[in-house]
Amino acid sequence: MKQRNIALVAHDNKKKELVDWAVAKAELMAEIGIFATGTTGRLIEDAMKRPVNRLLSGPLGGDQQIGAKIAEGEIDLLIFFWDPLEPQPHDPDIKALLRIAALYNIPVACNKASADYMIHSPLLHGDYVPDEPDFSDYTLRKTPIDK
Ligand SMILES: O=C(CO)COP(=O)(O)O
Repeated sequence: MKQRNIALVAHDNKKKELVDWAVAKAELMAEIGIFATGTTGRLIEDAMKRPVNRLLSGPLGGDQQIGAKIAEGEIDLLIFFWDPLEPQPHDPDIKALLRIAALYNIPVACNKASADYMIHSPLLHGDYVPDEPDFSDYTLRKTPIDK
């Protein structure tokens, strides 16, 4: 079975909630690779005592790196505890990450309840593979330069 990977990301006011959640669900994630933005990843690694693929910090491009991994087919689930009460300097990157997850048909959990549903899902632990989106209309579309 293909290696499953999840991405864990949290804004500062949500980091404790995500770290506590990840520790509580450690067993369910034992066989699953973890990617994370820089600061979230450091906290998760320390708390879970397991390796995490740490990318750049969110405001420095980490959200975009996670988005790129989604586009490359490396991420099966995005758990992103974004802060609904505080604007972020990199709001456009956050919107871009959520957009790319929607585009590539990746499940996204934005809070503990949805993360609980998804981490317990037999879809994540079995050999279910979601449909890959079909972009052929886009790659083959006619542009004004075509005759
Ligand atoms: O800002 C983030 C997500 O938008 C998270 O970045 P850090 O994990 O580096 O704090």
